[in-house]
Amino acid sequence: MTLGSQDLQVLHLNRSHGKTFPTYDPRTGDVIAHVAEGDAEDINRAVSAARKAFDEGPWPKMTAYERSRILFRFADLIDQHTEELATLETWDNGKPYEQAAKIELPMISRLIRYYAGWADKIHGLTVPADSPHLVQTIHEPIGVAGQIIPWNFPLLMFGWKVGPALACGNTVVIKTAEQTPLSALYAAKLLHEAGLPPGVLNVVSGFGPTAGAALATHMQVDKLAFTGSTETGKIVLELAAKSNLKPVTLELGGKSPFIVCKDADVDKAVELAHFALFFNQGQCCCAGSRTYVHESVYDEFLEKAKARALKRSVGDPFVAGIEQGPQIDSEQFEKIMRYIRSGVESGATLETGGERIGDKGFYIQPTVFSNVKEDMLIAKDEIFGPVQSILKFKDINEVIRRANTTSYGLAAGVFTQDIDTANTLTRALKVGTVWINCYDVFDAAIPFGGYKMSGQGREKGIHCLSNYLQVKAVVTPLKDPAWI
Ligand SMILES: NC(=O)c1ccc[n+]([C@@H]2O[C@H](COP(=O)([O-])OP(=O)(O)OC[C@H]3O[C@@H](n4cnc5c(N)ncnc54)[C@H](O)[C@@H]3O)[C@@H](O)[C@H]2O)c1
Repeated sequence: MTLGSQDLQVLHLNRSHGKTFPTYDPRTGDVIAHVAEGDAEDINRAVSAARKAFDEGPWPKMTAYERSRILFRFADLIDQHTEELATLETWDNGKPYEQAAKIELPMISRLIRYYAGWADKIHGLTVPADSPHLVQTIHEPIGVAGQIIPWNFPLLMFGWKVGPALACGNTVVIKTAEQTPLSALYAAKLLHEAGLPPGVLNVVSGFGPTAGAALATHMQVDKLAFTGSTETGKIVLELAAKSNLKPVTLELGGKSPFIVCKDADVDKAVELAHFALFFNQGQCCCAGSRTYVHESVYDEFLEKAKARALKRSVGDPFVAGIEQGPQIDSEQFEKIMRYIRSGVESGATLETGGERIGDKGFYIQPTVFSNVKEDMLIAKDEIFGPVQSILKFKDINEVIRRANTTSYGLAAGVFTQDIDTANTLTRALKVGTVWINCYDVFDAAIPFGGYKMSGQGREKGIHCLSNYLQVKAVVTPLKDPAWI
């Protein structure tokens, strides 16, 4: 299908200063559209609209069942418009269309239904008291939720953020990433078609230091949810603390270990380690970016991992069967190429890849390094690209220590057929998710988040609801109670 200029008209609405910014096609570097650039004044307007919708509008006052029905309708509309949404996502981000349409869009509608299901099941407790008092807890929406999202999964991050916030009865101002403003605008249109009242959801396209910082600093924003780099996470946390102390949840970067034990099925481990790193052009916060392999299977693993990388199909993400599209933009492309050069200079062995593909767009060869050591930059930093680093280990205690030697703690993969080894590693690894003999399983009900500098709080699942709720204790004296 094709989207015409009439579909993009919405991009020109609601900007205060008439400024626009271009969004680019990562396949070519060509401009797709000029998008209204929201700045601090637009954030003010959006927050006012969200504030009014929360304080005076029908959204927090309607029954939770009515809210859930709007979210269920939204999920149905996502399914009906998968083609348009996936097209925008691939066009703006460069990810394979099949991945967007067949994996990500169904995950988003599933997640919206999951939280729609929660909307009318959020309730408080009757609490035992030490004195003749009736003590109850009431769960109330927090108010206006400010949300800031990255470019690697623009729609999925939109869903993870707005789904739970709306299900709990909040209103939202969400700032999308400047690299990928398109798909969230289309999704917002569908949410309004589903019956969302005006002012409840406000999407602002714009840049971090202007629109993003204005949202983090805003005195009328009651909660901030941020997904992005650890560096920016520190900035927004500080802005929130310096303004109105709004609570902040952070989903940040990672350098996740993927551990292949001596008893692993090597063929399966190779395939999963490949997927864990190369999925989404390597642009995943939880990418398995340190592949630890036991010395007894190391040579076999390495040979097969290299062969798998050489087989990876790279090209136009709209073409069926393509596994890897271009990186998001020239900045990320240059950063990844710098890391590849640093890997070579620091003495790691470049097994395959390492070069640009073509002279247009931001394509990089699937790259595999062996003989990687922990003190090399490629083993320490989040590269966020198609670069696999393979490290050798001898025993379990050693790999636990090495895997935990990082300031990140988002996820880990463990590949073993021994239940005791799996249990030992599961408890020892300081990470928010351990995938055993699998990777990147993202059900809506599974909580996701980081230890250490990978973040604060959890998204998805039941745990995310508390990010968007206040708990109020209500205490009433009881006169002549039969019991306390
Ligand atoms: N843990 C997770 O769930 C998760 C998921 C996806 C991505 N990520 C992380 O996101 C990063 C990649 O995304 P990115 O490059 O877009 O990250 P980024 O930190 O550069 O940008 C993320 C968002 O923050 C905004 N921003 C930038 N500077 C800001 C400022 N001063 N004030 C307020 N907002 C600001 C950006 O405009 C964007 O919307 C990686 O580190 C990745 O690991 C984490």
